Amino acid sequence: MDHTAATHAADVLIEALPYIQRFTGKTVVIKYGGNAMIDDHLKRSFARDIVLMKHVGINPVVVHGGGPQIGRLLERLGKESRFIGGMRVTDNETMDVVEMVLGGLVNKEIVNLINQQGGRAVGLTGKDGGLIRARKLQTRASAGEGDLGQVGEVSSIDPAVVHMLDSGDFIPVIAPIGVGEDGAAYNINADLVAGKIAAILGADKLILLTNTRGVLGGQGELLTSVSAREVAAMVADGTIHGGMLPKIECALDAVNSGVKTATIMDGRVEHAVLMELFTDQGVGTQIRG
Ligand SMILES: Nc1ncnc2c1ncn2[C@@H]1O[C@H](COP(=O)(O)OP(=O)(O)O)[C@@H](O)[C@H]1O
Ligand SMILES: CC(=O)N[C@@H](CCC(=O)OP(=O)(O)O)C(=O)O
Repeated sequence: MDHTAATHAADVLIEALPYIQRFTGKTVVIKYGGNAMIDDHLKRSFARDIVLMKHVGINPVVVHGGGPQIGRLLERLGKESRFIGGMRVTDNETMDVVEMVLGGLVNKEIVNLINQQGGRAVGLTGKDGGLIRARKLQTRASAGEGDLGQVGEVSSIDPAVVHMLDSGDFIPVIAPIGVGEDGAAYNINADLVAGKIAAILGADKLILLTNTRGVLGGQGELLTSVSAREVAAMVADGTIHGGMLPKIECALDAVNSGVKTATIMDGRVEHAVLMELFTDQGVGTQIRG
């Protein structure tokens, strides 16, 4: 490194100092969307960012999705994916695939990536330690919505296992599978799980990584900040639709439940999480309650 580059590196570290001081000891929940898991380079870089956070004293908790990965396996098995309001219609056979892909492939890939970068990650589904209790998500038949099958919503979270991992300096990596009273598995949208986990942990930040720059307005422009009222209008006129619906709903829920900030941002950009945490440049869309 020449002298100028070294000075620049030092400046970057100094710029990060107040942020590191602010976030040390705090919990940050990062939702890692399936659409942000694009290539090996980006995945490794995400894992490194998580390890760095842990090393500067933040407690990162990763909640991941894997919608596209589920879709690809279903396609290979000759099953079509169908969504209602951003939720996958989940029959029993689909539920098995969801559990295999999320709890198996995707969860262990992220755990492994973090561990390869020097972190100590432990993978969980909502079944482990009774972490996520779920009940069937009811659709609105009156609005012409069909039955979603084994899709669940969170009925309660028992964070004991997450606290135990944090206290041992492990990084929890959570797949959004819930368990019903009868022991049945439920497929829960990962955004909703991330929001509830952030709320119960009293997280400082909820970061939702996806495949858009943030929430886009009617002209395709990036909105740097949106309020609950603006969101309601954009949902009503269709500007916010599909997969953005559960995302924005969970972000609003989280800030209304005491999470200080919720940000929807582009996980396809390298080091998006670090830029959000440690620099003066805000990225993505901040959700205000
Ligand atoms: N107003 C909006 N701004 C940005 N994205 C939107 C908006 N409305 C709908 N979307 C859609 O939401 C998608 C993100 O949700 P989703 O596909 O479920 O991502 P993830 O897998 O990261 O959870 C975007 O790719 C986009 O197609
Ligand atoms: C009910 C429901 O839709 N569950 C999602 C769970 C995975 C997920 O949320 O993945 P992303 O975050 O990558 O979209 C699904 O089956 O696709």
